[in-house]
Amino acid sequence: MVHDLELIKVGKVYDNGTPAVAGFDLAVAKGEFIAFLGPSGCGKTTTLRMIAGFEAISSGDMLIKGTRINDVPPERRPTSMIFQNYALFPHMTVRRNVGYGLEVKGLAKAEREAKVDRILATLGLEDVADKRPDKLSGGQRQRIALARGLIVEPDILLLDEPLGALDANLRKAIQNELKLLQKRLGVTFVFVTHAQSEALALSDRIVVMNQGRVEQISPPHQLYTRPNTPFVAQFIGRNTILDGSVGGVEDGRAVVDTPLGILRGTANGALAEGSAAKIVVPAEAIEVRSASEARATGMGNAIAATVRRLDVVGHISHLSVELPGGRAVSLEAHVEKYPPGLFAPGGEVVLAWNAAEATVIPAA
Ligand SMILES: Nc1ncnc2c1ncn2[C@@H]1O[C@H](COP(=O)(O)OP(=O)(O)OP(=O)(O)O)[C@@H](O)[C@H]1O
Repeated sequence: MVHDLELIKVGKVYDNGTPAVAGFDLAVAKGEFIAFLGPSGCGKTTTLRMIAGFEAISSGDMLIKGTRINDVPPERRPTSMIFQNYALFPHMTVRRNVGYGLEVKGLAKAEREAKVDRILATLGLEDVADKRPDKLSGGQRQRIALARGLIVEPDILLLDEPLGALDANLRKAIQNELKLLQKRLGVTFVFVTHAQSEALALSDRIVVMNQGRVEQISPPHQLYTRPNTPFVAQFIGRNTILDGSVGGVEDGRAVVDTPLGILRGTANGALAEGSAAKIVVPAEAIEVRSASEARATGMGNAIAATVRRLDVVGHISHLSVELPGGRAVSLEAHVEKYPPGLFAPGGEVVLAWNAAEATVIPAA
């Protein structure tokens, strides 16, 4: 299968010696929505700019539809890029902004106008076609930028934090629009964000980056439930991560010997007996029981904890407990599950989970 986009061991060292990206491997199928997610400075934008051709790659190969593009200039790549600030021309009408790329390409006026009309209709911008972007809302400006990127019919649309300038409510609405539009058009999207919820909501697959390296490439649900590395476990979701050593692995289940007892989870990665490991327990997987109930049922995979606080906000109870050694664990559930008065501060409880829902990974 020929991929729309392939990065093979792509690396970037800036002229001043800053290493920004190393050994980046990725293969993107046509029509996929890919997000680059990671903390500030991890190399997301650099990678996007290398795909666009604005930044030369220092090592490795980049292919679009099977053709090596390392030395192809940006204007000859089948890509469009949308910037966080949209980079719209304030003195031009929406129509002219959107058609500008075709004007530069020298397309005849009639053909250009027809394409502009079509894309304005696709994005619901007909009514503002003759206005100037600075007279429009953030959401409308965002759509103009999208129209301008899509009108040149790129194979791959590159989006650098495209929703970053919008307020939270609008962001949510535009997220949905963007996802629907992308699926309808079938264009491959590569999207940079440092907002976890955005990446989880939009993408077919997420590339988690850390210090210039790829930590994990997975569909959102898998990334959330089966982290491959300690960084991902800590960066995605709300996990309690406990250190220990591998006691053994059987049928995909790992036993971990921790200072808090013997704990079990689903094995993920090379876990040699006796090697250092981490058991990652998502907040959603944790059941809180009273200490006596846990003793009575002989529950396995459980750790003792002390209640610190229980706060009820609307329908949600926020329970804060402390593990032996002082580590805090925050849990949330519907108020029916943790009703006020059930867990008094200072009370002894037990945190338990199904081994299937916890993940055991190598410590490094
Ligand atoms: N033009 C440049 N010259 C030198 N170093 C640069 C340049 N641009 C970025 N860097 C460095 O490269 C590394 C990766 O930066 P990059 O902007 O790709 O990260 P990012 O993940 O997109 O961060 P952010 O979320 O803050 O935009 C950082 O250490 C950054 O300081």
